[in-house]
Amino acid sequence: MARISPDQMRSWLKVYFIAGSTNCVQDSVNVLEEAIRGGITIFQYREKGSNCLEGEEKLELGKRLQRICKENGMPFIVNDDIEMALELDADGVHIGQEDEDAQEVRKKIGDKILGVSVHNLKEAERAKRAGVDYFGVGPIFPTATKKDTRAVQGTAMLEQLKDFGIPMVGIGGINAGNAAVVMNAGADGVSVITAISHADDAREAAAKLKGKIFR
Ligand SMILES: Cc1ncsc1CCOP(=O)(O)O
Ligand SMILES: C=C1C=NC(C(F)(F)F)=NC1=N
Repeated sequence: MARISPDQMRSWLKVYFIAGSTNCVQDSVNVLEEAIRGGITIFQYREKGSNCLEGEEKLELGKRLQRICKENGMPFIVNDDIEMALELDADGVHIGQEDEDAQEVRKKIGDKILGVSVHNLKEAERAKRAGVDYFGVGPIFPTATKKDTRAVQGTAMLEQLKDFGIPMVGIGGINAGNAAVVMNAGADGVSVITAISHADDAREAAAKLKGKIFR
């Protein structure tokens, strides 16, 4: 398997749903199924926060969510947990700046998709040298989902990175009402947790977001 092309990565990044058991009011498996019907293009399993699953339970939920992605031809990305990503043979991983160094992770995962959270040009340069497939840029807007985010940065970082030539997705407080702002700043897509996972109708929420993505 070769590395994913930037164009293929950009098309996957359009509507990037991220969730774990702690983000979903209903069962995360059902939420994912509905979100896929609504038109998300890629999914990240992010099992974090207080009372998140661990060990076997975390792995089992990962397997269930991965199966749904596989059935729908959708990339399944694992957040942070490289070992679990390899055990599941996930399509890729997403790491933050506090996680293992991107260079090391690239060695471990081979040609799988590697996403890195970047907050400034220095982090972006470093990630680019490590062979990253996409940047996660944010938090664009205030968010209650992740307690320890860096400062809310608006679209400034997206504007600075749009000429980097690396596919990138905005994240943080994004919804159908502000997704166009993120796209206009140069993002290849939007990444959301709450906008879909807390929606009464996840399918409709995903569809509304999809309608705002014009690339
Ligand atoms: C994981 C993460 N990283 C930066 S903001 C954020 C949380 C995004 O969640 P929401 O879409 O609910 O604002
Ligand atoms: C902290 C994160 C920042 N960005 C992303 C993504 F949207 F995938 F790029 N995922 C994360 N878990």
